[in-house]
Order: sequence, then C-alpha cells, then structure tokens
Amino acid sequence: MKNKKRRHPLRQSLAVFRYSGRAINLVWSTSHTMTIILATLTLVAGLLPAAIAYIGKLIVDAVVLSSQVNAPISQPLLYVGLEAIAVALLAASQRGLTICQSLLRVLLGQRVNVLILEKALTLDLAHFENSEFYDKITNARREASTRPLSLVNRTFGLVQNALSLITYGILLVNFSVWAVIALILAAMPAFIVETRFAGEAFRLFSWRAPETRQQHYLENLLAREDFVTEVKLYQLGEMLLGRYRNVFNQLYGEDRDLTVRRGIWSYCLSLVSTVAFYIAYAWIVIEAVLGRISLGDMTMYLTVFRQGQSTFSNALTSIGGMYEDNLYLSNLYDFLEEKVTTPWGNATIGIKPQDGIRFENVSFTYPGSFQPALRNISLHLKPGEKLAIVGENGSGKTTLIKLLTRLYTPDSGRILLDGLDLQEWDVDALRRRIGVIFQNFVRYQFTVGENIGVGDVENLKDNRRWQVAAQKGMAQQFIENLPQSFQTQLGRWFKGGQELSGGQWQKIALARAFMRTQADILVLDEPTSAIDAQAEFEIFNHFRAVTQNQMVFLISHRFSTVRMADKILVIENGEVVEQGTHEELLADGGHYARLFLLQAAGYQ
Ligand SMILES: Nc1ncnc2c1ncn2[C@@H]1O[C@H](COP(=O)(O)OP(=O)(O)OP(=O)(O)O)[C@@H](O)[C@H]1O
Repeated sequence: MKNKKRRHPLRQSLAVFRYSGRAINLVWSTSHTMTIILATLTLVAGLLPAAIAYIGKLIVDAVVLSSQVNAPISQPLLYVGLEAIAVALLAASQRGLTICQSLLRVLLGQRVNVLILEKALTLDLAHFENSEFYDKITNARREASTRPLSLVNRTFGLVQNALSLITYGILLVNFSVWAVIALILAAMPAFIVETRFAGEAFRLFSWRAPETRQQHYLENLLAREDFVTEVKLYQLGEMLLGRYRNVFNQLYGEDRDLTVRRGIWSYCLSLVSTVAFYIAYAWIVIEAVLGRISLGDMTMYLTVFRQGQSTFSNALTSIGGMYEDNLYLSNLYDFLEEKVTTPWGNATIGIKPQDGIRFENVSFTYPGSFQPALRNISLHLKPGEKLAIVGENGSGKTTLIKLLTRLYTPDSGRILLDGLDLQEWDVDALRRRIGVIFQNFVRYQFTVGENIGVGDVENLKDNRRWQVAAQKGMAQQFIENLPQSFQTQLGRWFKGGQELSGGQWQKIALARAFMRTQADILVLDEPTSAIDAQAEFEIFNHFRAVTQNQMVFLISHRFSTVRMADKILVIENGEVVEQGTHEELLADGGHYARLFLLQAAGYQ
C-alpha cells in the first residue's frame, strides 16, 4: 500500500504530459497557417541569437586585427552591418511571434469554448444537478480557453530556447565541455523546484473548485438584476459580501503561501546558477588575460554565457509552466471526455398509434437520493385526453413530467408512447411531439416574438405563428400594447429591454408551448399560477378547443383549473392515491374531495 502511494504521484506527473500533443493538435486544427508561421518564426528566433554572438566575436577580432596590422576598416564595418541585419531580423521574428500568438489566442479561446458548449449540449440533466460535475465544468471553462495556447507558446518557446542553447553549446564546447556541463547542472535544481510547485498549484486549484464556485455564486447574487430586489429588501448585502470576503481571504491565504514559498525557493536555487556563471566568467577572463583565447572569443563567450544562462532558466521555467498547463488541460479533457449515455432509440412512429401514453409501474429515485420520488405509478392517457395531476409540494408531480419528457429514465417500470417504450424512441422525434412549460421556464432576453418562437425553433421567426400561439396563450392583448409589439426586446440585459410582470411572462411561456403545433402532447406544470383569475378563466374556457387533438398533462394547485380535466391523478409521497374524474373523486370523498372543498370554502 505504501509503495503504491509512493509511485502514484510520479505516474500522475508523467501522465499529465500526454495532453501536450493534444494541445498542439488543437492549435493545428484551429489554424494550419498560423501554426506554420509560428513554427517558422520560432526557428528563426531560436537560431539568430547565437549567430549574433558569433558576429560579435568576428567584429572584435576584426577590430583587433585592423588596429594591429593596419588592415582595412571595411571588414569590421561589414560585420557591424551584418549584425545590424541579424538584430533587425530577430526583432522582426519576435514581433511576428507576438502577433501570431495574439491572433491564435482569440481563435483558440473561441474554439475551446465552442467545444465546451457543444459538449454541454450532449449532457444529461443529471450532470448539471451534480455538484462535482459542476466543478468540472467550472474548471474547464475558467482556465482552459487560455491554457492550450499557453501550452503551445511554451512548447514553441522551449524549442526556440533549445535551438539557441544547442547553438550556444556548439560555440562554447570549443572553450570547454566542462563549462557546458556546469551550466546545465547549475540550472537543474530550479527546474525540479519549478515542476514541484506547478503540481502543488494545480492541486490547490482542483481542490478549491467548490469555493471558487461559491464565490461566483455570491458575486451573482450581489450583482444580478434577478436577485437584487430580494437582496435589498431582506438587507442581505452585508452578509453576502462578508461571505464573499471570507471565501476570498481563505483562497488568498493559500495563494499567498504558495507564491511566497515558490518565490523564495526559486530565488535560492537561481543563486546556484549565478555562482556557476560567475566562476565561468572568471575562468574566461583568466584565459583571455593569459592570451589563450582572443579578445573576440572572450566577448563571444561572455555573451554566450550570459545569454545561455538566462535562456536555460527560461527553458526550465517553460517546462515548469508546461507541466502546469498540462495539468489544467487534463481538467478540460476530463470534462470533454465525460461519459454521456448515447440514446439508442431510433423509432419515429409507434406500433399502436392510437394508444397514447401509458405508465406501467414506474418508480424513480433521483441520483444521490435515498427516498424514491415516484413509486409504482401506472396510468393511461388516450390521444386527446386531458390529465390533471394534483398533490402536495414535493409529492412527485414534476418528477413524473421529467420522466415523461425523458429528462430522466425510470429505475423500474416502463413509459410507453403509442405502444413503444420511450427509450426506443428517437429523442428528437419524441421531443418534437411534446410542448412543455415548466414552473421555472426560461425568460429569454430576446424579443417577444422570439420568446414565443423558441417553442418551435424551425419556425423561430414566423410572425404569423407567433400571433396564433399568443392568442392561444392569452398573450396577444398585452403584447399589442408593448412599444414595438412582437419586436419588443424583453428583459433588462440589453439596450431598450422591457421587463414584464410575472403573469405576463407566464402568458408568453404558455404561448411558447402552443407554438409547437406539431406536438400532440402538451405538458403544463403550473402554467397559470401567476395569471389573474379573469385571464385564467378565459384560457381554460377555450382550452379544450385549442388543445382538441392534444393529450394534456396539467399540474396545478388550482382546482378550478383541475376540474376541467378528463382524468385527475392524486399523488402523495410519490404514489398514486386516487384516480378518476372530478365528479368521481368528489363522490369518493377522499383526499381530493377534502382539498377541493377546502379551496372552495376559501372563495366563499
Ligand atoms: N433534482 C432533484 N434531485 C434530487 N431530488 C429531487 C430533485 N428534484 C426533486 N427532488 C425531490 O423529489 C421529490 C419530488 O419532487 P417534485 O419536484 O417532483 O415535486 P412536486 O410534486 O412537483 O412539488 P411542487 O408542487 O412543489 O412543485 C421531492 O422530495 C424533492 O425533494
């Protein structure tokens, strides 16, 4: 066990390097041209410094020669010109690299974000309700759009440094192989420390994802318009800000410790290479004084030594950084490779088209929950029939709808549509048949028309359909009174946006469900809870006419609405306790009758 523990970190550190290749691939597939330019410029920028150092030696030697033997001055001047050209080229290649990197950063950021969002589209609802998974997506989104480029930059930077070092090495080997070895050894400790701290920084980053998420959440609570009213009226501001500060202080404390330790260690170890450098410096000076090397050689070696040392430590920092980028990238790929259950069904029509919907002994427990949310639910709804589901808060009504819409899969039992298990249906074909409004429907910051149009994305912009749907949802009248009617921008996020009342939003959501004219299953989860009594009365007065051919699943706490259904299902603690028509259930004098009379009494 002990052994296993000891091996584990090493294996882990090596494993993270596998992402380098993938990051480079990502950049390559983002832009071939840009990657090629980047590589070429890296090559040029890597080779030129040694060439410049060598030209420097030629200049000094030529100057010494000219002054001693009265040789023509044109030779050293020629070298000066050559060096000027080389320096100009180096500057050009470095500038080119910066331009390339800036452009790639934008392209790559977009590419990775699109990858993340595409992946998010394939995930199940359960993924989003799982906090660990949420950490993964937060981590992936927060850093990963900048990390692939950083990794590639560092890789290319490393190649550039390596090229410079090799060429410096070639120049320096003439002086002494030992000097080269000393240079390498002296910079080694810095590398080891760099990698160690990079690993630690990553672990810190992974561990504290929940805190970071909490901080983002608090930020949202404090700064988003949806929350501001309640935060102000309950005077939550100070308390929330206090929590925000606490999380920050805790994170900052960890950051500060790591940064300080990293800084101190790096400084101490860089002293080792500085000492090595100055010993070599002295050695070169002695050799020059003793006349064993020319003045030109001395100038070149000193340049090579000075630049070689900083290039080497740059290279090591790049490796340390690459290690860190790799670790961060492993997060991205963790997320992108998250397993999704690919739906296998492909049926687009049922085997008994007139059978409607059946629940057969359906039970379901939410992942991570101990109590079943639904137990042995059985029901049958024929085409065109309307079913109302009644029950206390938390009794399982919405869960039943989530199973029907295939957001979740039953643990046991079956749900059949037209005689076929929902699992056998092609998800798109199935969802095309369902129009739904959930309690927490989305208030899109789009125009009114688009807010309705999203109910049928193929006809998103169809003005005529908007009008029909709005009429069915009783939204027509207030929409016509808006400044730009269906073209009015909704919400406060964008310029000129108009905010609606809760009931008006609900009418929009209702219209959205009616937009789905192809759908023969309409699911309404408390569709009129915020709508005034008069409008509700009118909606349900023509409800039968507008949903004539549709099966309706209606969840409501208002019995005036519920009573219009053909069948009523009463659920308690996830189980069906009563089932029948309004009249039957009243006659039974059970739970439904009691609740109905209670509500009726309230209106008297
Ligand atoms: N995503 C979830 N994960 C775990 N448990 C959940 C989840 N959603 C609901 N539950 C639990 O399942 C049970 C049924 O919830 P459900 O939302 O179906 O109730 P409901 O009848 O629609 O209630 P309400 O009338 O308040 O809307 C509740 O005990 C609830 O705590």
